[in-house]
Amino acid sequence: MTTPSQPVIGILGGSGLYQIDGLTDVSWRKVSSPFGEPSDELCFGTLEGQRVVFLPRHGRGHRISPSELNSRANIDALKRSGVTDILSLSAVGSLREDLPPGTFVVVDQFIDRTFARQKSFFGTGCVAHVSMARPVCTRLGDAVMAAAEGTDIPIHRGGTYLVMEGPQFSTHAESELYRSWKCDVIGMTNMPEAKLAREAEICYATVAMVTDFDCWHPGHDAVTVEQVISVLLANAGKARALVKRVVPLLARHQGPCTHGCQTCLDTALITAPEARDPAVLQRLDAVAGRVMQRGKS
Ligand SMILES: CSC[C@H]1O[C@H](OP(=O)(O)O)[C@H](O)[C@@H]1O
Ligand SMILES: Nc1ncnc2[nH]cnc12
Repeated sequence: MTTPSQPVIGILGGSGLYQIDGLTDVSWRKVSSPFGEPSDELCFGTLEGQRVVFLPRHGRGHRISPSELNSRANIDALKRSGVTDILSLSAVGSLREDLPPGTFVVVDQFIDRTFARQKSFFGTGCVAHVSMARPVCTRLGDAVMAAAEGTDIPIHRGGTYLVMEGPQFSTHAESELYRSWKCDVIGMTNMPEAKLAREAEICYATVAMVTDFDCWHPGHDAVTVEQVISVLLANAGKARALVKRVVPLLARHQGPCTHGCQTCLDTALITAPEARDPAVLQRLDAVAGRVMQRGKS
């Protein structure tokens, strides 16, 4: 039985990952959010004896385009479901020769080039500024690396994920620009997702699974969905095996994350309590409930 001090693991499945193998006691349930509709019902289940909540990021059947993902609703719904740690699984293009298709990269930085998305739970009525200096949780990343040990998954720790708006793949000039910025992989989904997970005080880490060399590589000149999907199917099998191994490791974590992910709102709210808009506060009940309760008694 999971106690409140144990992690509850949320899995955001990306392209090709619309279900998780080996889940028992499965129930797909609609979780309502004041931020709108999550991508799909959430899948509650048990994996290796641990509570897990799975959400296919693009919805079952891959219905939702990256720019139209309601990441606020997705993260809020996971928070409402008790999730403390999110493992994001994502298909990416590689910007480096030594990260070929099939490689898994546990990224540690992002460059956010998206421009058509709602990026914060906060705003007028309750303003907050969280730190994104270290956007992923080291404790979660450590668990992923440990889980990959002894498997045949080629896994690389560290790397910068460039998040583009999409849905079109990049131009050759853009791809070269991102390479000149020393970015390692490219995708369309992990921002603002990582920012929102931080605001919701949920640990977040990404396993970025390389499907292609984007378009910079002299070996081929364009990325196609067909090409991405063929690699993605092989990657998805390995990702499922990795998830099965990582969940019991995460479950051993006791108490809140010591890297500060789960307490970041302690120092982030700037709007004076008396100036906060009650309607705005109401919809922050799950995301910021922990800090809103303070000073009330
Ligand atoms: C099908 S390739 C493009 C698509 O895949 C990635 O999504 P996800 O991170 O959910 O796996 C990429 O960002 C694009 O949305
Ligand atoms: N080359 C690429 N660019 C953006 N997103 C991707 N997802 C998978 N491959 C990608």
